[in-house]
Amino acid sequence: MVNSAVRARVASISGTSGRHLSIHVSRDIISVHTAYNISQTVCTRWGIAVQETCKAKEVELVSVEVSFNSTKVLEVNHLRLQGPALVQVLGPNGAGKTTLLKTILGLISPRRGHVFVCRDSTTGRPDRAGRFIGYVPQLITTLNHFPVTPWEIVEYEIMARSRSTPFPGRTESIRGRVEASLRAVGLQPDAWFKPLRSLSGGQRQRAFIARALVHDPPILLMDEPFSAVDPGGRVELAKLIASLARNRLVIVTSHDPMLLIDYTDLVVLVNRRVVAVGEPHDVLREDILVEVYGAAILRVGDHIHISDEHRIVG
Ligand SMILES: Nc1ncnc2c1ncn2[C@@H]1O[C@H](COP(=O)(O)OP(=O)(O)OP(=O)(O)O)[C@@H](O)[C@H]1O
Repeated sequence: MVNSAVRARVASISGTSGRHLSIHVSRDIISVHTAYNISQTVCTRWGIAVQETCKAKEVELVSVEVSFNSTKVLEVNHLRLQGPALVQVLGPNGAGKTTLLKTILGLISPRRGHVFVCRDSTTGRPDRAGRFIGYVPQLITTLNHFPVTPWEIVEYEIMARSRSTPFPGRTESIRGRVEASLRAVGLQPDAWFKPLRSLSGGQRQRAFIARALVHDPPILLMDEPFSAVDPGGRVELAKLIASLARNRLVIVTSHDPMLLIDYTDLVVLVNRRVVAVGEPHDVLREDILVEVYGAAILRVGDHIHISDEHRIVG
């Protein structure tokens, strides 16, 4: 049922009667479907979050070049990633994997080129890209000792994203969404109210995945999700990531492609540029890996070792 206070506000914005508008309140997000011209700007000014439609679960980079202090760190001629799919971005240290994700997020403005998310132009615009993307940063870059709990991380994200003014039932609505988000990523209730520093890497990672999913984004970017997770927790985390990719475009950077190999649709190999894109068995070949990893490649029988990493070929 539409909250009357909200409805009155919308009516006053549009200059028409609220009952002519088709509005529904869904999980604290107010969708306004109307023939009347209530612009995004007006809705934002009045604190009404409008659900926007992703035209296609897709990310596209065209003629992109990223430089730091005039040093080129990443070049992408053309890359289009379409979901639902699980995409692994692989490459050695400093190859530009995180840079690629941040460029997609709009957090980094490329020196030249264009980025499209869900077919919208989002180059250098985190506000536009963030409507459709959930982002899970590397755990190593998060403030694990900051005194905050998984519950609070998710709750703050919901409140920041909804930007709606208080209305009756909102607190219960937020509480329900926090709980649903934490349950959806398999975080057990006994971890919900503990400070991050007392949790395992796997539990912390799940908290940040829950945060990234609060607006049910069609696209999810994860930067080295296994890096701070103990071996025992990695298999379960891989299953969770695979399940999230069933109806989303999930892009994961990794140093260990084997954990997700059975679920991976596409591999993107980068080393300051996109070296290869394709299905795992087409891309994880010795000749291509040598081009990317150079002397770090060592073949032993049917196995290829990359630095301290290890994968099977053939
Ligand atoms: N803000 C920045 N200012 C200057 N140089 C940067 C910045 N961010 C990244 N770089 C440089 O860009 C290059 C690519 O870095 P990036 O973090 O994208 O690599 P990566 O493939 O994610 O590496 P890793 O696997 O070690 O995390 C590196 O040489 C890095 O030093």
